[in-house]
Amino acid sequence: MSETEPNLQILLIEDDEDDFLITRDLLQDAGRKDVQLTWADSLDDGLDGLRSGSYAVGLVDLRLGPDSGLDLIRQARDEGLTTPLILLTGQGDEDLDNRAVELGASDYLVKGRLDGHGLIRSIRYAIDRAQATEQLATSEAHYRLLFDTNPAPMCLLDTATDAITSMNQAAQQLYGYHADDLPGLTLDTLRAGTTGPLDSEGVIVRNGGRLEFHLTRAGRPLCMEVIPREIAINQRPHQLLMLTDRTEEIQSNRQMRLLQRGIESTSNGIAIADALSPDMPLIYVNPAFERITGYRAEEVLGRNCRFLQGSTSDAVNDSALQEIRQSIAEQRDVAVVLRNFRKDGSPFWNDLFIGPVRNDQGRVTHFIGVQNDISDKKSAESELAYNVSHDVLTGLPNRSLLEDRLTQACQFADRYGRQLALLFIDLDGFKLINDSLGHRIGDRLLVEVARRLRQLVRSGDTVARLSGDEFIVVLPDLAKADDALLVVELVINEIAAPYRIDDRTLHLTASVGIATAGGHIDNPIELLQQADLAMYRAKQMGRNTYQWYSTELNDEANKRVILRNELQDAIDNDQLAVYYQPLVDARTNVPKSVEALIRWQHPERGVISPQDFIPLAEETGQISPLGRWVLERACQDTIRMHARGFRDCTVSVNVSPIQLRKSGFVDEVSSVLQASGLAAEFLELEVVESALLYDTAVVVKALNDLRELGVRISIDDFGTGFSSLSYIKLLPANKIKIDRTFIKDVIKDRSDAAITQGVISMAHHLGLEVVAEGVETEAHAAFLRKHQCDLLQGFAFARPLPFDELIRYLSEGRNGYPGATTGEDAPQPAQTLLLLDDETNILRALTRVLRRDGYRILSTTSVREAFELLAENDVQVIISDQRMPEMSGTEFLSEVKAIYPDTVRIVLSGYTDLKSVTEAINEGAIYKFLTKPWDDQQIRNHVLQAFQLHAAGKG
Ligand SMILES: Nc1nc2c(ncn2[C@@H]2O[C@@H]3COP(=O)(O)O[C@H]4[C@@H](O)[C@H](n5cnc6c(=O)[nH]c(N)nc65)O[C@@H]4COP(=O)(O)O[C@H]3[C@H]2O)c(=O)[nH]1
Repeated sequence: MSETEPNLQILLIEDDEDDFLITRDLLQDAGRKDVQLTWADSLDDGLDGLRSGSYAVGLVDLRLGPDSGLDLIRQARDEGLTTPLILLTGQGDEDLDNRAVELGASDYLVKGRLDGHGLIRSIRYAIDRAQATEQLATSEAHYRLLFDTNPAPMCLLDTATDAITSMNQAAQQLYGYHADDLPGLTLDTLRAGTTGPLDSEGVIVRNGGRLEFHLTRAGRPLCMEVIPREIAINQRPHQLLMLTDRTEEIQSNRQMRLLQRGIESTSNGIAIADALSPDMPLIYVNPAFERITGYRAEEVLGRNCRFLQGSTSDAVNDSALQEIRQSIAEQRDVAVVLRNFRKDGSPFWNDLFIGPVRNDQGRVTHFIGVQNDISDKKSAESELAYNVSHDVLTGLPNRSLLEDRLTQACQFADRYGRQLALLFIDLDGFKLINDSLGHRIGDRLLVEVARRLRQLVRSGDTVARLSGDEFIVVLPDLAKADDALLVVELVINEIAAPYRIDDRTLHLTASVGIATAGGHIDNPIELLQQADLAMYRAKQMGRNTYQWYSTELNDEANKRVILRNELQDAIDNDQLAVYYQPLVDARTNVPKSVEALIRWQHPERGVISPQDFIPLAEETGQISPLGRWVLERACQDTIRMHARGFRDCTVSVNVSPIQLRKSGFVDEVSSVLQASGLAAEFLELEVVESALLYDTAVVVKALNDLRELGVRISIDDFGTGFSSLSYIKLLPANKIKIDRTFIKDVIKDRSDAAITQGVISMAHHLGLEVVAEGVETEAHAAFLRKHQCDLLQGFAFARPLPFDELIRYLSEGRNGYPGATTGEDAPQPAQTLLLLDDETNILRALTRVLRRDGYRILSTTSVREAFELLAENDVQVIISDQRMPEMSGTEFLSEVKAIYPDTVRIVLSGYTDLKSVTEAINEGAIYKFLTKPWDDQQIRNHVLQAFQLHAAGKG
């Protein structure tokens, strides 16, 4: 021990003073002057001394009076007094040694064997050991503290036994175990029998760690990250297990992954935008978004999603976008349907929900958009809605939408003081095309008509298709009603332009009815009815034209409605009668047959023409009972007629196309014939050629069946239909009736004359008889006779007569019929000259000069009469004045040339109009042009030459 060492305080606890002195001497002998020995002679004093903490070491005698030094050692240790204590005894005893050390003594010395140096060394060792022990204890306490109070759960595992030897407080708290539970606790207890690591579920496990499934004492499942560290304690291998509870993380990861899988597999497009970055870029889009929009995620992430909006704007989209902007600004949910565009530019209907996503502080950090492509649904919906309001074929508004538009148009016109016009357009001849060429062609025509009409009108106007071939145009914004005409004319012209369908060129025309309105209109639909009436009138006026609506038209329509009702009464109340008009043999004027014509004796309005009520009866279907009634009556009357002696006379009855098309008509005719007893050969049915226009096959079959029955068929009104020549081939007819419209001017109109002659010639070639109806004058009859017409019908012979009058007429005729003088055998002078001049003195002078040469001279001052004379006589040479009030001589002779090409024609003119003369000559209309005043001899020579020319066949 050196001089510099601190003073060594030793407490000797000894009940014997001698031993104290001995011990002091021993210490002095060892030369330690720095040692200070203090004596305590009892257990209590000794403990007090130790408690004072002033001593580096305590020497404790085994015997302390009544107490034992061992008790003191125990008590000191129990009190936590750490001063090293050395037990002093009188004798060596191994058991006592052990007990003392067990109790916490540092050493054991036997009093009699001690020397100073040995004592000092022992004291030194004791002090050093105590210090080391204290240091160790301190260090262990520190580590224990670190272990125990560490917030990270940990436990110590004896690797050999798997026993958990320590568990810190955090672990105890987590697992619900207490230090007392440790004995017997193993890692398997914590694992609750499960083995193997857990799926990491996206959680990143620290290096050297693993995830295990554990259970708390109460059975709560835990996902623990376990990181073992190999250590040795007292040379025994141990593992320090560092435990981290990752249950929540795994659960939330699991939830997140589930959510993500859900988001990725949903058919709804999902996009998430970052609300905190400028311009809110997209930070996530799911695969459905990519599928719907056609954009890949990498193309859109980082962009604002307005790229879906396209460049066009429309009202629906604009209001949806406005709603979105507003809800984003107000940070609230919004659901809209808007039109977006895919990457390829195609539009789709997006049923879009946008909702804000808030963080824990309630701040909006993201917006999530859920989109649903509802294009299919939308298009099905809109198709449905569209089909409800539009005509499927043409895409035009249908009647119901038209009515809406019309109402709006009326309001518009009323509000802005404009005129409104409604055009009712009906296609002429469409049915014919549709029936003959098929619906497919018909449909294409309608589509084309719709297209043309749409092109004609302005954006505020409406074009609609009402039904079949009826179209409507509404013009709501006209300055004056007449402006409608501009459109009407365009419509008529456009529709009349040829249609090219496949390799056919087709033609259509339109009849247009116009109704207009200004000011307030109570019932806009009335306009439609008015325009319809006007259109009907346009049709009557010959089609391809237009007609304005007027109140007269309305009156007429009302009249038609009344008439329709009255017609029923007429059928029921026997107001109908059948009249008969004879048809005479053209050569003999002998009646060959009669035509049955219905008459309506109206109690107030007198006789009503069939032309006024037959079409009505056809419209209403009343034609069937009416037709049957006429047929029955005609057959019965013919039997009666035969009974009166007119046995050869046949009867012809008009049959409406509607009757013909009805199934059972042939049977009806057959049963009527049977009931009346009239042989079929005496019945002729008159069929208008237009009967063949629709349902041609049905009609032709009915006619053939009628022919089979023995009934004769006559084609009525021939020439007025559409394509007479092609139909005539189909018709199993016996007879053709030339319509009276051709006969009316047949003697003076070159076209009518040509048609009449053509029809006669054609009919004869086909082996058919020809009747001309509407023969009103002898000139008509003569002309027709001259051109070999077989039968004549008309006022020139007889008007339609009631049965009794007919019988009278027929009876009178037995003694010679009127007009029968010009039979085939009547002598005709060889040379007949016709003179035409509006001055009678010229006629007289000429007659005087030319009579000398023996000609039969016919003269007249009127062109009309000249035509009649030409029709009634065989004229070879004609001399006509040039200047006449009705027409010029060259015009007259041009007509004559067309009708009577064999004649030789001379103009005798007081003046020379070079142009008309050269024209007439060039056309070959005149043979000579002579001037007034004439030289008698010269004119006689010219006329002579003209007759010679005719005789030579060069007229
Ligand atoms: N201007 C003029 N007219 C003449 C002359 N001779 C005869 N007529 C008229 O010409 C029409 C001839 O009949 P339609 O062409 O078959 O034309 C008939 C026929 O199509 C139809 N009709 C008449 N009776 C019946 C019937 O019982 N059934 C059917 N379905 N239609 C009938 O009504 C049309 C008109 O009959 P109606 O008024 O009786 O008129 C008759 C007749 O009175 C003449 O020299 N000059």
